Amino acid sequence: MQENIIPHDHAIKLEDRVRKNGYAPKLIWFTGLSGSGKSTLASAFEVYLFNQGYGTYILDGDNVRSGLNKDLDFSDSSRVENIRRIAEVSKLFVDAGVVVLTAFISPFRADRAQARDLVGGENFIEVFVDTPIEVCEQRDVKGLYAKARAGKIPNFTGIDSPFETPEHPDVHIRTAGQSVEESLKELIEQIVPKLK
Ligand SMILES: Nc1ncnc2c1ncn2[C@@H]1O[C@H](COP(=O)(O)OS(=O)(=O)O)[C@@H](OP(=O)(O)O)[C@H]1O
Ligand SMILES: Nc1ncnc2c1ncn2[C@@H]1O[C@H](COP(=O)(O)OP(=O)(O)O)[C@@H](O)[C@H]1O
Repeated sequence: MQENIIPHDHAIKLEDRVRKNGYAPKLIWFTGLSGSGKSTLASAFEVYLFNQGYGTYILDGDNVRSGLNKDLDFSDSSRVENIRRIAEVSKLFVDAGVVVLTAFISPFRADRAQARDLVGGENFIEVFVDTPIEVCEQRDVKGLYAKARAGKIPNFTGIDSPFETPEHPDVHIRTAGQSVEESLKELIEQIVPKLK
């Protein structure tokens, strides 16, 4: 705790929000290479949850790296800070009773573990969007792999910057050879029971 910072004990607690909403907020943390399917699956899953009546919010590169984190680049230290801030923001959303879906590469195990610790293990669901780099590169949704191979993007994850594979993800989605609908079905089956 920082010196002279004394948090106020507000009257409405998380348990009050849970009772009112009728579901448990969670942080659903998608991790995987660029092009693995994080945004596609987080978005499809959010639509499903939203239509089922859950309060949801997605944090992803576009809405975070262009605003809150626009001072950060793709050096290791910036990626660490990126994930630290996202975990802190997610914690606030979870405390507000929202089901949060994050879609960041989040390449380092220690940072994902820190996010888990911050919101509490019971509130954190790590989803490994497991797609071989060859498949991501073939998809090349944004043309970034071609640029990285051409030496135009330094420190590109999977090429000259590491991705530390999750060892014990809560949910493991293998997207190669699987349709978005099939992957979504797996997410629904494995995660929705945890929100009850
Ligand atoms: N050097 C480098 N390495 C990886 N990715 C890069 C890089 N430069 C730009 N991009 C684009 O930024 C998106 C990844 O941002 P993240 O905030 O998710 O990255 S990280 O978690 O901090 O590692 C990533 O988006 P996704 O494709 O959605 O993963 C890329 O579009
Ligand atoms: N089973 C699947 N799950 C998710 N995406 C898939 C799947 N099969 C093919 N794709 C395609 O792969 C691409 C993934 O891109 P995107 O969601 O932007 O990845 P990321 O957010 O991880 O960078 C999309 O074009 C999507 O349609």
